[in-house]
Amino acid sequence: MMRSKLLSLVPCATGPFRTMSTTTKLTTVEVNDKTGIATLTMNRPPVNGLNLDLLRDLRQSIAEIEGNKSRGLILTSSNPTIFSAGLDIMEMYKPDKERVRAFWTALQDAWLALYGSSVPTAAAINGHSPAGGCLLATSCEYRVMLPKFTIGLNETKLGIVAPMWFMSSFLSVLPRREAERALNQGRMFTTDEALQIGLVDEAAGTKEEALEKCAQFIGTFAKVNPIARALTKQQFRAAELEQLESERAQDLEKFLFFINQPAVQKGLGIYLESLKKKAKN
Ligand SMILES: CCCC/C=C\CC(=O)SCCNC(=O)CCNC(=O)[C@H](O)C(C)(C)COP(=O)(O)OP(=O)(O)OC[C@H]1O[C@@H](n2cnc3c(N)ncnc32)[C@H](O)[C@@H]1OP(=O)(O)O
Repeated sequence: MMRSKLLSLVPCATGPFRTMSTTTKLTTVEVNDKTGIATLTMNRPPVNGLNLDLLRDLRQSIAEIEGNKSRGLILTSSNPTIFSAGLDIMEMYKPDKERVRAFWTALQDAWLALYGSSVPTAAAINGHSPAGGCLLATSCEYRVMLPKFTIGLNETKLGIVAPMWFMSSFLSVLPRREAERALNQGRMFTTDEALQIGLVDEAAGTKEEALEKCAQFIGTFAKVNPIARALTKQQFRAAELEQLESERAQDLEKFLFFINQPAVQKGLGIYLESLKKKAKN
């Protein structure tokens, strides 16, 4: 994919920083050359639904951030009210056989890249973050969320089942008892509830403040040996990463079998219809 590179001067909370910016259609990477922190922005209207292209873009951008020796990665959204609506249901509803395989493989790749990223990661959750959106946020090491939005793994409410690696991300943030109950209930948490339970680390009044708090978190590693930090993170996350790496073919087949069940297709169709009806009203 062609990428346009540009150098621009952008205003920032503490002064004008020269920022290296890389844009694709669906994601933007901006590296602040004073802090060395990269902001990865999802930009797929209307709701940052995670389709094949956005997932591939995300993975490519994460690789680029690791390659350009950024000091950290902040994941956010260009949409003022939606971080990500999760997986694009259109990829799973009456799916094309080849595309749906590529889609799930791209999701596995994006998760492996983000959860296993060697750089410190933080999510500035500037909007609703259901299901796959919550997966991305909980794959990061730190979360700052704006008020009056919701976050959670609501899969059971859609009649679908989150795979084990979705649960792993959730479990890396919440105690098992809380995680199990929330997943079984398909519970969406408000910002206040998420803060209380520890699903997010901080709340912020504005997106700028959220980005600043994420940058401060990444700054806490400034005096830590980067190799020791990266290897420590890797060891903490190795079991979950290795599990998906070693079982990704079975995971794909399991997903395909499940998603092609008539009852699951029917449920997705009804859910999509309800979303469309709601959007019209
Ligand atoms: C075995 C499988 C395991 C799979 C694991 C994970 C599954 C997932 O991630 S499934 C996705 C779960 N996501 C959701 O349940 C969120 C659904 N969306 C919403 O709740 C709201 O859209 C949201 C709060 C995000 C935003 O609300 P609004 O700002 O009011 O927007 P609209 O609801 O009006 O939506 C605009 C437009 O987008 C379409 N839409 C929304 N979400 C999705 C989605 N996830 N996939 C596909 N399309 C989506 C919605 O239908 C509207 O479409 P139009 O009517 O054509 O404008």
